[in-house]
Amino acid sequence: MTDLRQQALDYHSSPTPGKISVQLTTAAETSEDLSLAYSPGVAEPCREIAENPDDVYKYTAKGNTVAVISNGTAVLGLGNLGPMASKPVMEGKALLFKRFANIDSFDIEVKHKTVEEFVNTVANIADSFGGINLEDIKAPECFAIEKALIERCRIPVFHDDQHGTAIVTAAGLMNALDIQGKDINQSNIVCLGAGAAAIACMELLIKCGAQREKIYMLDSKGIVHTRRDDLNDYKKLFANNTDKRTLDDAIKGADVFVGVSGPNLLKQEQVKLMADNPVIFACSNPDPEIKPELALAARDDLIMATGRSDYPNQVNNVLCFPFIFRGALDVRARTINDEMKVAAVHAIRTLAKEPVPEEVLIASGEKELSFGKDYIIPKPMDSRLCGAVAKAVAKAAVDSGVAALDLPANYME
Ligand SMILES: NC(=O)C1=CN([C@@H]2O[C@H](COP(=O)(O)OP(=O)(O)OC[C@H]3O[C@@H](n4cnc5c(N)ncnc54)[C@H](OP(=O)(O)O)[C@@H]3O)[C@@H](O)[C@H]2O)C=CC1
Ligand SMILES: CC(=O)C(=O)O
Ligand SMILES: [Mg+2]
Repeated sequence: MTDLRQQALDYHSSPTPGKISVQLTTAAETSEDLSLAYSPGVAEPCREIAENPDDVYKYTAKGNTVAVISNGTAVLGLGNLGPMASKPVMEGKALLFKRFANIDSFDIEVKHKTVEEFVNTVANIADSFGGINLEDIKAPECFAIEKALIERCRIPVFHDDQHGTAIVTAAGLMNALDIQGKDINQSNIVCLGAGAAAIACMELLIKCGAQREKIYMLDSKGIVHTRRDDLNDYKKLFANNTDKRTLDDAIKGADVFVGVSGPNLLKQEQVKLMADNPVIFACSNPDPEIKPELALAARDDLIMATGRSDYPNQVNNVLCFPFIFRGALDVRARTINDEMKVAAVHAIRTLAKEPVPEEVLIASGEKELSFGKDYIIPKPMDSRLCGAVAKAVAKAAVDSGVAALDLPANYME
């Protein structure tokens, strides 16, 4: 553990502080270059864009740039660490955008007092970018923030912790339930956490066939039920008319546990109470709701996933956000709608059933990977993800009428 801590600190501090930098895409060596890049030449694209605003996509980097924006109120599962302490995560998201989908990003950490102040700050700079990826903003403010920004911005605004997480969770869970021989619409689902990720995950699972009344959601005070008078409007949608009050009550006979709450909250004794052949997604980062070695020691008929890269079955929004934005940017979608999200779910889950290329085995340090209990979802390093997910998303955007451009030729094959 100490080793990982020091390695991680060294990784972030050298060879230069941080994980990203800006690179030039054009020549800037000679006076002639500078007279094109800057004064006087730069005036020409300025005039064109003033005349025809859409030309900003032709003459600037806007169309391939996403802003990763946070206020640091729910940094992974570490809590409200504030904007500056969220910066390594936001630079990390920028790294992932570039590495996996060749999208340039700027991370922006916003200090604010009110939701309105945050929304105004982001809305006022939004036109500089092709899309906005909101990150690590706690519930319930995240819901109002995303809604207001979607209304005010002409580019896709996507709260990754809600929808990226939900898409990957749905893809992984449907595959896991298939392997366990269970049907999502008959499954009893326990969701530990009732925040950004939890609400969005459960809403998308319902769109994929789960039954709302078979979902038991818990927050820090226990089961979300109809007799509580402290629920916000988002939790109320999951309030069960039940006498169950605790995780112990809910977990008995459950087919699925989805943890999007905090570290070490699920005990081995509780794992033992689940139905035969259960599925546990302990997605809290960096420390899951239960360590895989503890859950698997409690019983051997389960499928286990975490949000981490160092265990099998990484259920993490990295499998979604680079690719959903790739698809959205490539057809200049004005929003990311449900059709695009569902298309991403199916593209991700389908890829897990394909043979795994050698390069992915090498990058994962595995000898063999094939669809099954320890491989329910593709690895982030699988370069086929970009093509498969972005294409499905772009096609869904075009088909659902939110794209300004036709499907690019390379998506037609
Ligand atoms: N693997 C992945 O891809 C992702 C994982 N996550 C993880 O999900 C977690 C939540 O993130 P997010 O939804 O953005 O954060 P939010 O702050 O929006 O939500 C946190 C939720 O966890 C609940 N919670 C906290 N402590 C407990 C507890 N002891 N028992 C039950 N519930 C508890 C809170 O309850 P209350 O409402 O009462 O405050 C709240 O509902 C984090 O650990 C994060 O790392 C998030 C996104 C992606
Ligand atoms: C993965 C991620 O976005 C989170 O844990 O917040
Ligand atoms: Mg996050």
